[in-house]
Amino acid sequence: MLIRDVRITPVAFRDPPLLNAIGVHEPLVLRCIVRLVLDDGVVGLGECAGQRPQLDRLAAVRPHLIGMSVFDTNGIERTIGTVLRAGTPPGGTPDPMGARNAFSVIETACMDAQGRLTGRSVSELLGGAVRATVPFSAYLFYKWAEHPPLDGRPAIPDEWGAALDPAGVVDQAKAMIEEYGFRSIKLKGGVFPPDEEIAAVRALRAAFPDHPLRIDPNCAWTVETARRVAAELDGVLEYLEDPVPGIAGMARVAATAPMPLATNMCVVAPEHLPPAIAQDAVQVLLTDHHYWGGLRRTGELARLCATFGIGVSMHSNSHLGVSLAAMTHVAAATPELTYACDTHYPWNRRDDVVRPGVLRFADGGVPVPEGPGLGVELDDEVLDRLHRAYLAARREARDDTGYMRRFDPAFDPSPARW
Ligand SMILES: O=C([O-])C(=O)C[C@H](O)[C@@H](O)C(=O)[O-]
Ligand SMILES: [Mg+2]
Repeated sequence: MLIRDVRITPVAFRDPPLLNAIGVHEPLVLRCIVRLVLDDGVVGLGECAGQRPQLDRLAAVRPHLIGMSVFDTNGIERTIGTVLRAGTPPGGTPDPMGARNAFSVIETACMDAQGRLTGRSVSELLGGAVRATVPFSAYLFYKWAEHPPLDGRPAIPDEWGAALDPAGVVDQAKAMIEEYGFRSIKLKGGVFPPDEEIAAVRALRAAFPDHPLRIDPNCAWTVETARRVAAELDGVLEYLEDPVPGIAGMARVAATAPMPLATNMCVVAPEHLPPAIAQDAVQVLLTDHHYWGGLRRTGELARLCATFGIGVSMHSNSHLGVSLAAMTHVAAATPELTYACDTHYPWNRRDDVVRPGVLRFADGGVPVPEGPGLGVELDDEVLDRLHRAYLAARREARDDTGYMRRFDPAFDPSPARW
């Protein structure tokens, strides 16, 4: 049960040109696969963002984890906190969120290893699954038909086609729902003027009368606009996600909005909870084990939310199957998580590092893998291919705005711009 090696493998995989409030997705997503190799040969898996700061944090903590027990996650959390605090440059501020990000992927890999050692699934280790299948939502994006030609590179088409108006959004929803069976729908907004996005939501409502709907403009609206959109979509939206920046702004919108407000932007750390609760700024919190400090902390967060009458949903970023498995286990073991979770998986499924067969969608949900551990195995050839793609890409960070400005130099990503 002792950690003999920590293998940190950054990867890059294909992504369509998905539009959002800050720009457009680049052709490759950066992620990182972590393998904890134990002294008896068992390997525990984790997945996290692949940006340079996270890779540096993992490289810094790596030697300190060797020899620790995968059952000592409290000790591992403390060690990671101490190492990263000690590495703060003179005059710099410690970064507790960075420490939570680093611990999260290591904790996931520890729990995968614990499960493999004990013959138990991760959801069992988290207290037991309260649902056999975890519902996910169709996560729709406005998108271009292809990545345009750039710097001598030809255009990069994808299977989904363009979605730039209400009809395109509805077609995308139909295709995704036909394939995956999703029973609720989220539209990534903040791309076009709000009235166009209201029209898209109304078109979705007409095409899918029974699917709960959400829109998430990632803070692109002013308080006045958000109040107007909320009033216009009364009775149409299940929740309205991050219409405006900041806890105080969200509280002003919540005061008049007829539907719950949700966030994965203004409450992303424990210290944001007291002011958000005091101001009744959010009624639904999107958890994310990748930055809330792991799987167990996500369960604790959900319980805390329930104490204050806050609903619980789940956020996602572009990801592969190791993260999908972890998201499914933690959602299955969190009774308070009653909304369909977000997932980007349909956009990135072609490059999964996980061997096919275990993770599958049925009626919009993912049946909880039986384990042991996360229940998924890596495809070493795909991992190697995606690692080589990472090395060839020579990129260190996600830059939706910079990429958009290659095509539209005047692009404005300012929050509250509508
Ligand atoms: O709910 C959200 O805010 C997200 O899913 C954040 C992501 O970065 C999303 O905006 C994206 O993939 O463009
Ligand atoms: Mg969001």
